[in-house]
Amino acid sequence: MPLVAGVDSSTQSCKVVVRDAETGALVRQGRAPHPEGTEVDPYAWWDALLAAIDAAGGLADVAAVAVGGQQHGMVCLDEAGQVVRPALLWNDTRSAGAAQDLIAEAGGGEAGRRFWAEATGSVPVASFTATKLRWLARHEPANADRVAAVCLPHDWLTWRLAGAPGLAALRTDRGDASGTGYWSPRTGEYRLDLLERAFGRRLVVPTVLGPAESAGLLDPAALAGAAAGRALLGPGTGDNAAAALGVGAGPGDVVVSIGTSGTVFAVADTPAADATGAVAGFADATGRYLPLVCTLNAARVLDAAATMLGVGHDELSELALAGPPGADGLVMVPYLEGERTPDRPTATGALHGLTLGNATPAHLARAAVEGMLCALADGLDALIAQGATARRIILVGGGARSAAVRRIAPQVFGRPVVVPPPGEYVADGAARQAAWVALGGATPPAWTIGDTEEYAAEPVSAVRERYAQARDLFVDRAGTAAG
Ligand SMILES: Nc1ncnc2c1ncn2[C@@H]1O[C@H](COP(=O)(O)OP(=O)(O)O)[C@@H](O)[C@H]1O
Ligand SMILES: O=C(CO)[C@@H](O)[C@H](O)COP(=O)(O)O
Repeated sequence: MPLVAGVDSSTQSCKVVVRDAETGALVRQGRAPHPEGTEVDPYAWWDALLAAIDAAGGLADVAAVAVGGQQHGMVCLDEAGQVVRPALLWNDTRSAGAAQDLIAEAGGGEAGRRFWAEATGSVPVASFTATKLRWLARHEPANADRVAAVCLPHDWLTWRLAGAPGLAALRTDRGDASGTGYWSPRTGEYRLDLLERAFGRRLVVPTVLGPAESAGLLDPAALAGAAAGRALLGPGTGDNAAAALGVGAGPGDVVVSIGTSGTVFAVADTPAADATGAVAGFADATGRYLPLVCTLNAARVLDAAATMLGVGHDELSELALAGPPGADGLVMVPYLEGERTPDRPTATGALHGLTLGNATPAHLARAAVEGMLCALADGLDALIAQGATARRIILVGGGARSAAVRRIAPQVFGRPVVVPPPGEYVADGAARQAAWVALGGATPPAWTIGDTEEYAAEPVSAVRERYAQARDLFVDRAGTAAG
């Protein structure tokens, strides 16, 4: 019974699962928290990975390891392989102006957006690595001068697990490369001309591996005493592509992940190129594509509502379910971190429709859950407009642990949702990739995810209609009326 390990180095924490490579059965697991903030020293991820590996009982007996990670984060390395500055994460919006500039320089407006969508599958937003490189070049020229290579969080962790053997050994995969803004899912090639356009010069970038190609061997000495052998390293991938692998998403499935980000994505046979920018045309971890809509505000909207009400998650859920559908007209626009889809990087959240009648904890809890879900439902519409088929909606991520989310989602999405057993599907997808690398074969091993629960409810169209009235009404961070 060979064992494999999968890692999810996501925004808020690092999770490690150890599973049986052939059956997928869970053997053991561990986790460790990540620091707060949208700018993080990559060594904090490394420390969390070591702690999570330790909590998972070490890696001495595993045949292969793969790392899934938060997408897009800019990790800059100097000639010696040292980190130049803290990584800017996918949810850091300081490069929003750089995104606008890159679109303007490509012809501006519709033409500029189309250029980028056709070249890289996606229209630049502050999340993408290319815009962060532009920001660095403009705002920190001394740091920019020291940069020799750029990679993503999962690339860097995989490289560290291999013992950090020089910049030429950096490896990535199609899924994560597709979120950089300088790699084309359509051609499978880097667009180093676009990296140069963003940053001013070319940099070393990781070699892009195929879905089951090995990134080398784990270096036990790199693990600072944690138990490990010479396991194979998988290519790893971005966390959404890993989640798709973890839940076994296939044609007709749309996955909705409610983590720090809210994501809505499907596995597709052809690449997307949405010039509106709503759908990012990523690649997946199996050789196919992963059209995806991402919001900056998902599980943390629930965290914030719970904090405002002075309750925990279970009570927030009970309150939301006690409130009426539509919260008697109370609407939360959930742009607490600015927003990416729609593109509102400087927006703040808002409550609209407040009356004496709906000024209750239950109404506020309901409005928070509904507002967060309405933003994702808008994403689902955008994905379907790009040709995705939603025969089944699979709900995952920390927010799916909320009973209110599970029960209100079908009302807002207008379709039933399927919820797999609570689990770490990003880490599981990485483990499944590791098993694919260890066992070989044309497709990943056939693992099952256990009994799913289906939640169905009558659609309540008034919730989305009311949200549509409110979603453009907000003030930005500087306090200027914007809608
Ligand atoms: N029962 C729950 N109800 C609502 N939110 C929850 C619940 N359990 C966890 N969360 C939230 O889920 C988030 C973590 O989800 P996760 O998918 O692990 O995020 P990420 O992958 O972005 O780090 C946290 O914001 C946490 O507070
Ligand atoms: O930016 C995106 C997708 O494009 C995010 O989905 C990040 O990949 C972070 O994921 P979580 O930590 O929220 O899972």
